Amino acid sequence: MIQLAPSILASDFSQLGSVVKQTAEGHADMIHIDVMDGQFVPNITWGPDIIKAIRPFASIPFDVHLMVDSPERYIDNFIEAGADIITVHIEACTHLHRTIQHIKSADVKAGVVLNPATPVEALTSILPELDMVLLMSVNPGFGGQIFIPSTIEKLKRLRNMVQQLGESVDIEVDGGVNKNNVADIVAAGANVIVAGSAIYQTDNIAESVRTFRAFMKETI
Ligand SMILES: O=C(CO)[C@H](O)[C@H](O)COP(=O)(O)O
Repeated sequence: MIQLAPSILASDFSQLGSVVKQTAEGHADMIHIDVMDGQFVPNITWGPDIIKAIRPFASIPFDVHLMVDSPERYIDNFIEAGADIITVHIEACTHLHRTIQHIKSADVKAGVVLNPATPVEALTSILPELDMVLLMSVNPGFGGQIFIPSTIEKLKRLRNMVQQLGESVDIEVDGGVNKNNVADIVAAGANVIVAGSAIYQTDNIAESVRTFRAFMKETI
């Protein structure tokens, strides 16, 4: 089952509650929420208080991607805010295993994110602990960028590693995903698709989510 996780980074920030509600009405599988700290990435978005404020607008999972240095400092805050999945960057964590255990100990799904220049082989020791791996297909920090083609080879290698492991680990891709490349991304091994600009450049969010999901169903 391929899942769609619309990234509200591309939405109208003045209407976040309504954006989340409409995204769920379009039958998105989860909401992808990008947290940026202005340190790990050169941009700042929102923190746990905003996530807590928009949590009541939908019951589908909140997939919280922490683009934050030393994210272990804030794990409890994001759990308390209502995160269902928390992903942390391998490049931002000194004690990655401890951080993953911390997230899982609260019955929240845990994942690791890799920047485009980080090889999937860096996951070898931590992969059995994970619910999800997120491969960035753009350099993190901004929406609306172009998909980096070398992600396809990384996806194939990662799908192979997960198969060898024999465990169920979701493989999510984020950045520059649209109707032109989503079939290739899924064929290479992704089963959770993040899309921002391809979903939210519209007045009718629910319809846009439905259309993107239907497109994935027809073409994949
Ligand atoms: O994490 C991100 C950027 O750091 C965004 O989620 C990602 O870029 C999705 O936006 P778009 O589909 O517009 O590329």
